[in-house]
Amino acid sequence: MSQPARPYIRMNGAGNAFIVVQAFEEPFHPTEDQVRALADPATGLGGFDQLIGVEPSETADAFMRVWNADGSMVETCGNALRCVGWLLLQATDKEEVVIDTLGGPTTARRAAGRVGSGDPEGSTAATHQVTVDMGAPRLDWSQVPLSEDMDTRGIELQVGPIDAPVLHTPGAVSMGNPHVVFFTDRLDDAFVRGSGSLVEHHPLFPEGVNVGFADVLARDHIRLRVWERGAGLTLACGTGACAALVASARRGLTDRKAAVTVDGGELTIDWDEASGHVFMTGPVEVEGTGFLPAA
Ligand SMILES: N[C@@H](CCC[C@H](N)C(=O)O)C(=O)O
Repeated sequence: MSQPARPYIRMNGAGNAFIVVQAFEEPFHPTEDQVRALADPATGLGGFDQLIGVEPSETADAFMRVWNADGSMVETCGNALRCVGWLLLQATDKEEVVIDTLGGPTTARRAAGRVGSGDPEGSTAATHQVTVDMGAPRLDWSQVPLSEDMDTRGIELQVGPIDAPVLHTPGAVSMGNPHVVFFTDRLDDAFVRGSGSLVEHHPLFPEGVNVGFADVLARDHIRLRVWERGAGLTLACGTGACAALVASARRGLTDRKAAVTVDGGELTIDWDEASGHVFMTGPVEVEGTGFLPAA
């Protein structure tokens, strides 16, 4: 690796694991191979779902760059926006911070309440709640993007035998990054891993896709697992939770606000009628700090 060792913060958002690198003064541009090497638990970082660079921005408080564990640079990450939002809010006296991404600008603010105070012995981190305005979902097929014109409320895609598919007609949504959401009560590991990895690279999605498996438990409650593009099955996916709520509400399965239970916790997603924006509230944890291994 050509860059000198530099400090990082290890954080998670509802269990979605991040290494966050401050790049305000010193640029941070790891190659795909370098990101993959850092993501390997053998490097000592303990593995991560996404590597996050926090860069200066002329139009916002910061620009957040996102790499998946497979080295791909992608548009955005909902759970990381809460984490970076928390860091910026702590570092300033602002009530709200603007974070730009390749997927568009967002704003973050502290949410009421603090979940858990952390272990006084220091073995568990304190958890804070942050709300991010994720902007309006992009619902046209060309915005997801899909490779052909389809109604994104339910696209022509199925998994399994043609006359008895095990999954079919997912909703498609861009939250700055591409998502499909299948409605199903099959959420076991093998099923999610097997069908998620199959759909992630389907030719309908020229840029790949994050694959959600949503079990609608009530009009205000969704159980969700997400096979993330470039990262696999994670404990939480913030943009995936937003996409699941939007896809469910568009199908009339839920109201516009719901709790989304993910493996690592709970997110509240509110698709505001007046603004058309999606607001995501959920936990942020700072786990520790360290130095990236030197080249
Ligand atoms: N963990 C994320 C999404 C990260 C990027 C995603 N895997 C992609 O490739 O688009 C989240 O919390 O939104």
